[in-house]
Amino acid sequence: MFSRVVRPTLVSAKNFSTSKQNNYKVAVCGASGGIGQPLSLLLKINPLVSELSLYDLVHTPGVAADLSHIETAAKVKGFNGPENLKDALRNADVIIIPAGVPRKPGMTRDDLFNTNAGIVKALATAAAEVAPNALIGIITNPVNSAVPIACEVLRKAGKLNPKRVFGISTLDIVRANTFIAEAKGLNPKDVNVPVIGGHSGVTIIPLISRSTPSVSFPEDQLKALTTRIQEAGTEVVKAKAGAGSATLSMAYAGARFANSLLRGLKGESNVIEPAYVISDVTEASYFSTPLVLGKNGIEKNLGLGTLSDYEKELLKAAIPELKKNIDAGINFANKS
Ligand SMILES: NC(=O)c1ccc[n+]([C@@H]2O[C@H](COP(=O)([O-])OP(=O)(O)OC[C@H]3O[C@@H](n4cnc5c(N)ncnc54)[C@H](O)[C@@H]3O)[C@@H](O)[C@H]2O)c1
Ligand SMILES: O=C(O)C[C@H](O)C(=O)O
Repeated sequence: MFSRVVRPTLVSAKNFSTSKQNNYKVAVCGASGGIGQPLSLLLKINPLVSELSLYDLVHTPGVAADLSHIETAAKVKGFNGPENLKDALRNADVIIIPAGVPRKPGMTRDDLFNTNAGIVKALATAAAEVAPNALIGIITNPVNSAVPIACEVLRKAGKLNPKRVFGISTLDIVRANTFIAEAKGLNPKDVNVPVIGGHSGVTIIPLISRSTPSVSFPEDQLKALTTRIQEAGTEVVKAKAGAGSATLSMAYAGARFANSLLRGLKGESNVIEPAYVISDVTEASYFSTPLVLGKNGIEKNLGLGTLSDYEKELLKAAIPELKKNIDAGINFANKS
């Protein structure tokens, strides 16, 4: 027997409500992309979404027309090009950002910084002006630097609420659940592995010692599984052989995280998701740990919890890399 952790769901049960508000405006920036399109599809079938605002530089009229024929209540609108960005984001409750270039084989996520940093900065600048109360979820890589960029932009505009900006690291948890389930012959839906830290290489820290159900592995298998979880993005980049990085699994993870934000906004209790946020849990000023989500975004940071000796070593290796990534983001936002 093992204690059951409630898996965050992809879409919400229709009738749940403790809030006066039942429906929310969700904006997707980068909605025409490899992640943006399937993510927007999953948001279109979420009953908590009443308005789905699709922003991209290209193709949003077509994506919006296509999705608008689906027999769910969410009203879909497409917004093409920077001149329409503010209209896309205005008064959004939740903004999800998968805008920007993906990796090709041989690249690190940091190699995307030069292109994607400016994109995140422009989107955060518009959000600060027209949707200052939105919950913002950032998918764009490098996440470890992109979240500090967005937060600095909001801070400079006087609009930063540290409880409302999230780097979406959910895919690392989704992968950890899948790989641990495979290794133990379990149904993945019954497995929950917390993953903390950041979202790249050694900054991804799977807490296999805290998996539910409880599992154990010989040291070499534990190390191999940890490395596989840390390098799973690269596994997909290599398999796609130049055609991009994870899109479908990321759309699933992004939809799950967006749904958790919406469930929190509605006042549902016990909504817990790890995400990469402003943090004082470690020496790194941004860090992902399990969070209780609620009406104001983060209700409570649940912190590190107990780590095994092996996980303490992983944490030690992650911190210098995270600090470097965070500094790069903060410096970019403040000098440009
Ligand atoms: N956080 C994660 O776990 C995770 C997982 C997978 C991918 N990613 C990242 O997500 C990003 C998107 O990946 P993808 O595969 O969807 O890429 P993609 O190239 O298929 O799509 C990106 C979309 O962003 C749009 N875009 C570019 N500049 C824009 C701007 N200024 N404003 C609005 N939209 C803009 C493009 O037109 C395109 O439609 C990449 O940076 C990738 O590394 C993160
Ligand atoms: O690996 C990538 O570049 C995309 C993403 O961060 C992932 O983990 O799949």
